Amino acid sequence: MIHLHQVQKYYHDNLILYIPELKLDKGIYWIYGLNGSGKTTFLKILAGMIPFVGDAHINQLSLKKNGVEYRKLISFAEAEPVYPSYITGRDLVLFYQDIRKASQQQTDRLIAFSGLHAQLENPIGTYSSGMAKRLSLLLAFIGNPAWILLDEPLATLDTEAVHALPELINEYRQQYGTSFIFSSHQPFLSAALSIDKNFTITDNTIQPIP
Ligand SMILES: Nc1ncnc2c1ncn2[C@@H]1O[C@H](COP(=O)(O)OP(=O)(O)OP(=O)(O)O)[C@@H](O)[C@H]1O
Repeated sequence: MIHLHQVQKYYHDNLILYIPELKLDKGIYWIYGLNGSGKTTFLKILAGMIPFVGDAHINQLSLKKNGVEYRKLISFAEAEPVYPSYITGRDLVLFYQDIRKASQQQTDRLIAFSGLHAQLENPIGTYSSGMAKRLSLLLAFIGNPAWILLDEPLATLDTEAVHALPELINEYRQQYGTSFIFSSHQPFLSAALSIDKNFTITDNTIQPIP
C-alpha cells in the first residue's frame, strides 16, 4: 500500500499540491488533469525525486526515514526522458539489470518490448524521442518494483508500442503483482486496462473520480 500523509509541495511561494491523506492499495490507477495541474509533481513526490513537506510510505516504509529501501520498491518513467548523450542504451540496461538484480530472461523480454535491439549499442544522443521513450519504459520495468509510475507513457510512442504497453502492464500485474499509477491525456491506455480507480488533480489536490 502507498500512503501519503500531510503532503505539501510548494514551488517558490506557490502551493502546487496539498494532500492531507491518500491511501492506495495494490492496483492500477489512472490520474488525469489539465496541463499544469500537478500530475508530474505528484508522481515525482511518490518516486522520491523532489523535496516536499509531509511523508510517503510504501508498505510501512517511510520515504523520509528509509529512503533507500523505499526507492527499491518504486520505479518511475519520466514523461520526457533525458539521458547523457554519450552513453549507450546497453550501458543503461546493464546498469539497471545489475542494481535491480534482474534476470536475463526478464531483460530480454523488455528489450523485445522496446524493439531497440538494433540500436542498443548506439549512444543515446543518436536516439529519436520515441526511441528514448521506449528505453525509459524498458528501464522502469527492470527488476521487481512493487509500484511502477508512468508519466505520459504513450507520448511520442508509435502505434505498435502503444499497443504493446498495456500487454506488458497486464503481464506484470499477473506475473509479479506489480501496481501502476500512470498519468495520461489519452484515454487509450485506461480503456485497454482494468483500472481500479481514476483520480484527477484540481484545486491543488488529488481527488478520486467516482
Ligand atoms: N521546477 C519547477 N519550478 C517551478 N514551478 C514548477 C516546476 N515544476 C513544475 N512547476 C509548476 O508546478 C505546476 C504543476 O506542474 P506539473 O508539471 O506537475 O503539471 P502536470 O499536471 O504534469 O502538467 P502537464 O499535463 O502539462 O504535463 C505548474 O504550475 C508548473 O508550472
